[in-house]
Amino acid sequence: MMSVEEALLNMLSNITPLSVTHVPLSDALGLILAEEVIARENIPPFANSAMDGFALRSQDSKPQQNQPPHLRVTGGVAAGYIAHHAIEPGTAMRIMTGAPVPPGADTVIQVELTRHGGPNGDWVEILQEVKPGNNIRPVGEDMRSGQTILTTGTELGPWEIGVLATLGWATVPVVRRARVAILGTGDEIVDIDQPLQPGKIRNSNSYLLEAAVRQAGAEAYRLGVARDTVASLREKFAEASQYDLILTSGGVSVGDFDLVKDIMAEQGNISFWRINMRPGKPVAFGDISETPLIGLPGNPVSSAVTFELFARPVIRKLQGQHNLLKPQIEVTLANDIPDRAMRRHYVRAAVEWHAGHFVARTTGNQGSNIMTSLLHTNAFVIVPEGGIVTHAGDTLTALMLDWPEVNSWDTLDLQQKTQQEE
Ligand SMILES: Nc1nc2c(c(=O)[nH]1)N[C@H]1C(S)=C(S)[C@@H](COP(=O)(O)OP(=O)(O)OC[C@H]3O[C@@H](n4cnc5c(N)ncnc54)[C@H](O)[C@@H]3O)O[C@H]1N2
Ligand code: MOO
Repeated sequence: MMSVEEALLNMLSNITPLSVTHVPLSDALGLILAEEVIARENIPPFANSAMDGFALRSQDSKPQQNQPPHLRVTGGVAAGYIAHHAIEPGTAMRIMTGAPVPPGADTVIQVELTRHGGPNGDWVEILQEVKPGNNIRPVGEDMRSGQTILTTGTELGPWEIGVLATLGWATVPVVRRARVAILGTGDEIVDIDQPLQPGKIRNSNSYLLEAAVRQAGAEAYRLGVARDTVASLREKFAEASQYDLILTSGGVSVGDFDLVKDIMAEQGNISFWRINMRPGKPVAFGDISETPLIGLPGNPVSSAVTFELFARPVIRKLQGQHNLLKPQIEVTLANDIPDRAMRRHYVRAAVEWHAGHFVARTTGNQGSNIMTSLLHTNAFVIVPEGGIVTHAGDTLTALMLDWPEVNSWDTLDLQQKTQQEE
């Protein structure tokens, strides 16, 4: 059976990023920039005031015979407007934060450092000498025309989107969002708003996977449930092959009605089947008419866990991401893990920082049908292969599900090298 790393490497090496498209800036969150962003103008485009105060000539702020200079105020300039006239010697203008500095002025003094008055606010006393450039944000201080601001491959988060908006990029070139088909399988599955007849269960997997796909930044399409017949699976698979990725759940084990692999073999290819892990052993990977398909197991926890380990990085690679894998950290176990697994065990746990350590408390019964073992989970504690029993106080590795992905290809690359050398 394949190791988790071999399986991941096999999947990822079969995935190529999707095509480039232009999307409105407000739809670009989480996508990968497909071109360099070069500033086409200076930001700020004009010298402007950093404070509410008075614009003046710095030499007019020097005290005269120990008296604060008394200047005539010739008007005001608000943000969004430009001054009608220039600052002459011995004069000042009121200026608001963000307003363009009037010609002739080389400095701004904040209002708190002045005394001002007159029937129409027509005089100001400058209580502190100010240097040239004081409180002035020069042209191009932030970005200069021609400067490279964002490089190809950057993930667009709220801050990058803010920078692009500043530069007036109303649409952005990005690797397009993946369209992911989600297919349930099995005669026992009914939709969540249907009454439960004897022997039937609700289709929880499709809804869980839909949410997980969206959380991974892709578009999710639930295509319903294929019945346990070749005809039904053929029909659903043909529909699903129109998408960028197919996720099925169920029908990949060795039961009489586990037909997913048969249809994969008939309409495409099986790259591998079964991974040395628990939960989630029967994962199948391949393609249908060249659309990659990950056959997740039917057991709800198995499908949730294998989504995190395999489908999430695959979606990220499709969308041009470089950081594909969740970080792994050392944790101290808060409780024993009594069950002995020969396969590598991904144990659901809540990890918290406590008294200088990351402490992992597992979430109860770890059966692959126990949905509630997913609640409060923010990490998988990894119990290595070989039937190891672990105890409270032991140090183990945990995969942090609620931390951002990192570029942790190192271990996978090593595997690739050994495979090539063999
Ligand atoms: N003889 C063997 N039997 C099984 C083996 C094995 O190695 N030998 N492996 C077990 C393991 S491990 C797993 S995991 C499951 C996976 O089986 P399938 O992927 O074929 O899934 P199904 O048999 O279709 O269903 C399993 C289980 O999950 C429920 N299910 C299925 N779809 C949904 C859904 N959309 N929403 C909620 N629950 C779903 C289904 O009713 C079953 O209870 O096989 C073991 N068997
Ligand atoms: O691997 Mo199965 O996913 O143990 O239940």
